[in-house]
Amino acid sequence: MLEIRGIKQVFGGVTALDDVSFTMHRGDITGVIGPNGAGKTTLFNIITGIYTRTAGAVILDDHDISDLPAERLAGLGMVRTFQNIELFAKMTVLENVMVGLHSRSKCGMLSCALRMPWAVAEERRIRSEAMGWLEFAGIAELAQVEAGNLPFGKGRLLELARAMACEPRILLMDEPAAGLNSQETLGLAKLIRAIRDKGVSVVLVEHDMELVMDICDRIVVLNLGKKLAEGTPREIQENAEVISAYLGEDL
Ligand SMILES: Nc1ncnc2c1ncn2[C@@H]1O[C@H](COP(=O)(O)OP(=O)(O)OP(=O)(O)O)[C@@H](O)[C@H]1O
Repeated sequence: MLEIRGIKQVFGGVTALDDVSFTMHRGDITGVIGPNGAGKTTLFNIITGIYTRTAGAVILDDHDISDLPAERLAGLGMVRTFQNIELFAKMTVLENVMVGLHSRSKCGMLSCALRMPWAVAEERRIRSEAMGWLEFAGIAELAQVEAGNLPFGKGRLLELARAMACEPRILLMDEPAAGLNSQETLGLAKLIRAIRDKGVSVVLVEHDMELVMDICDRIVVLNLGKKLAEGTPREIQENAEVISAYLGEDL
């Protein structure tokens, strides 16, 4: 469904990506791994329309989406989370999810401010939908907590609840386990599987190999801007080139 075709990205004299091609299949959890500087974040930024690639194409369901800006891609169901959690710190957990739903609501600011009856009904619907996503992420009991006071790991779950409220078809996660302890990482793995089970295709860049090998259906390995290997977790773990370039003696 999402095809990366011959992507090349040159920054000044640095070739961050060189002829990278692979296909992510619908309903899969696809991991993108590789050593620091391999080009993982650059690839994410190209897929999500933040960078304009030097060459190659990104194809979604047979349509070339390479030149679409980030806002249009979001409209097509491509949603991403960032390495650094970006929440509205002064708003409650619930309001953080409601904001995303409001921006897609047909109800204008003025009718909301004037408390018109349809606006009140819409607000109630948005609140209940947002609560549903908090329950899905397992943080409903924190709905009224100010987001800035959340423990880091719960912030990650909130970020995913908010992303799910955008009804993505493809959810791209940039290092979702960064900064989480092992208990929190287990919770994250459960949530990512639940997201996939809702029919969302997941792409994650991640350094936590235990998590990647546990939840990914397929893995793409980048090294120095090139695709080194692609396959199931088992195939990747057994690939001699991957072991020498990246996995070392960890596995
Ligand atoms: N905006 C930029 N301008 C210039 N060079 C860049 C830019 N973004 C990335 N690079 C370079 O491109 C290469 C790939 O970087 P990238 O951040 O994509 O790697 P990464 O695999 O995500 O690394 P990490 O695991 O450390 O996040 C690096 O050599 C980096 O210095």
